[in-house]
Amino acid sequence: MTKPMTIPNDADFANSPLPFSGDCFKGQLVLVSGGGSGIGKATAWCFARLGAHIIITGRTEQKLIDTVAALTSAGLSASYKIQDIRDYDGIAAMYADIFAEFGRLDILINNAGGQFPQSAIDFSKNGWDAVVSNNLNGSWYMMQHAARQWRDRKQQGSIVNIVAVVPRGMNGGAHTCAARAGVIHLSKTVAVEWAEYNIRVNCVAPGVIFSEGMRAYSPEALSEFDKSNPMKRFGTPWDIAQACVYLGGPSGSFITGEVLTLDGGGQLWGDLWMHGRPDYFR
Ligand SMILES: CCC/C=C/C(=O)SCCNC(=O)CCNC(=O)[C@H](O)C(C)(C)COP(=O)([O-])OP(=O)([O-])OC[C@H]1O[C@@H](n2cnc3c(N)ncnc32)[C@H](O)[C@@H]1OP(=O)([O-])[O-]
Ligand SMILES: NC(=O)C1=CN([C@@H]2O[C@H](COP(=O)(O)OP(=O)(O)OC[C@H]3O[C@@H](n4cnc5c(N)ncnc54)[C@H](OP(=O)(O)O)[C@@H]3O)[C@@H](O)[C@H]2O)C=CC1
Repeated sequence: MTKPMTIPNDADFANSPLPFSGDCFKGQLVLVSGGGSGIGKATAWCFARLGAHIIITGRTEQKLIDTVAALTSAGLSASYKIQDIRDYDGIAAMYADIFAEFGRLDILINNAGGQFPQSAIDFSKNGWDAVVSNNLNGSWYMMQHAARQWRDRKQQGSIVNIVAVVPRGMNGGAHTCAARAGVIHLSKTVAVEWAEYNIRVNCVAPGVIFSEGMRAYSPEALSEFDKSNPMKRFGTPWDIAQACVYLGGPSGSFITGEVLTLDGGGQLWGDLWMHGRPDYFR
């Protein structure tokens, strides 16, 4: 029998192999939105273990407190801010506070987001608006306010937007597909517009990653997720964290406007139904 998947925790991220060695991000400040769980938490651990100070953000304070406590007990440097990515003015104030306190921000990992699985024909207006607002508007507010700080201070910056694998659509996730496709093309556009400010903008597109986020899916849908790519398995939050470090940091210094897909080949073979496979497609 196959071993059931478990959601990795702080202890796992404290011990996962690092993509680089030493304190290569020492003195740098990295903001990870949605850093209190899943991919964001793994990314915070990865950058922190490489020497960066991490600021994690999200809406639920307890998750942020627990993650910061785990990081600092491991001797790493981290703090948090409660921030909803849909709050345009709140985000501007958050960046003003960060620059007042630290005088810099080196990398933004724009990871917060999410959706609910549903057949598109049944979306309510509010449901559509909530998902588009969270993933497209929220990502944009976080990007634009960071970029304004960098431009005004003549500091370089790097943004990694966590999106999704959208080239063949996302069955049961048309709202998030539309929003993520928007973020990808927004990123390609500002990668050019913001090159003159030394701001790089890239995207990481995760396939099925076994994280706390999987709790949003039904057992029927989940039972097929690990068969939706030719590797026939889930990826891990750590896979995505390492990609964020590679693209966001100096190793990605000549990369901008790119989308790095980590999906076990799922964009080439297999299909994913976020709300469960309809009988028609069996
Ligand atoms: C599979 C691999 C690919 C991707 C994986 C991942 O991303 S893993 C990561 C996964 N992690 C996450 O996704 C975590 C983050 N996700 C979230 O925070 C939420 O999913 C959210 C952003 C949509 C809710 O935003 P919010 O606080 O603004 O929500 P709200 O409560 O105010 O409702 C607004 C409207 O939405 C409607 N509605 C809501 N749920 C459902 C539902 N299940 N069904 C139907 N509709 C639903 C609700 O009824 C209302 O419309 P109404 O009734 O007034 O017409
Ligand atoms: N796991 C997967 O297979 C895939 C994930 N993704 C995307 O990767 C990102 C991370 O997902 P994952 O770690 O798996 O799942 P999680 O649900 O664990 O992570 C989402 C995080 O975003 C935060 N968040 C959500 N909405 C907001 C908001 N409006 N303002 C501030 N914070 C918010 C949540 O914290 P809180 O609720 O406390 O605010 C949470 O910590 C998400 O954008 C997700 O959609 C994309 C493709 C596949």
